[in-house]
Amino acid sequence: MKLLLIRHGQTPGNVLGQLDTAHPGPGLTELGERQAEAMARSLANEQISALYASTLVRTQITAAPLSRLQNLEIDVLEGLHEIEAGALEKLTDHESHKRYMGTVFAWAAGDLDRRMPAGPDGHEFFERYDADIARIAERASRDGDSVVAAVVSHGAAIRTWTGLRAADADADFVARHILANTGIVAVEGDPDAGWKLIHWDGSPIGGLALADPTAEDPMGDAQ
Ligand SMILES: O=C(O)[C@H](O)COP(=O)(O)O
Repeated sequence: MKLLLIRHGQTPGNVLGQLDTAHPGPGLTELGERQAEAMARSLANEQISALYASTLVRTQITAAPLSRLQNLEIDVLEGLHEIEAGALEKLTDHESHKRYMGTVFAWAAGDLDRRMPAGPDGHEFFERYDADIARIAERASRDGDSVVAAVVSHGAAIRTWTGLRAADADADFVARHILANTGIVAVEGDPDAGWKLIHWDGSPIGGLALADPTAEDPMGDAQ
């Protein structure tokens, strides 16, 4: 199967560069709404059979235009939400960004014992994210090998999961590759055979007119 891991559209927190991971979280900015519409139009030629979002509302709002265009229900899964920032929540300074990204990229390198300050360790993150990816793959397997599922999730979660789980991507690769709002990472495979990275489009899908170079968003930074 093919998994399209899509980062949600821009939020007010992304503009400010906040580590913003709590529930229910903010909605989208006006640019974020346009990014979501453009994402749906850009995927018009993909035969998507299932659409998933996280429990944070920004992913559900981002998925809405694609849901309308391809007549797909949005299935909200518990484990797809952003990696909790713990004591770094809502902080915007460079040191806090570095601590957050340093922790999640250590997980992508396999150091799952590292803990976010007053937050989860890598085992906890991978347990919940893997469980939902397995659920998505299980449902897809009933529909055949060529199934495409779209998953609207989050910058750190997508980069970290891909860095550890996809062949052809590692911690160094995901640290060097940005994932802007509505950037897409495509992987192919299944939980048993493993996942292969087939495409990394770190810019907003639908064109650079939908990028915001002035936003402080840490996901727009390579390490
Ligand atoms: O790292 C971040 O930018 C915040 O934690 C939130 O990530 P998100 O905007 O992809 O949800």
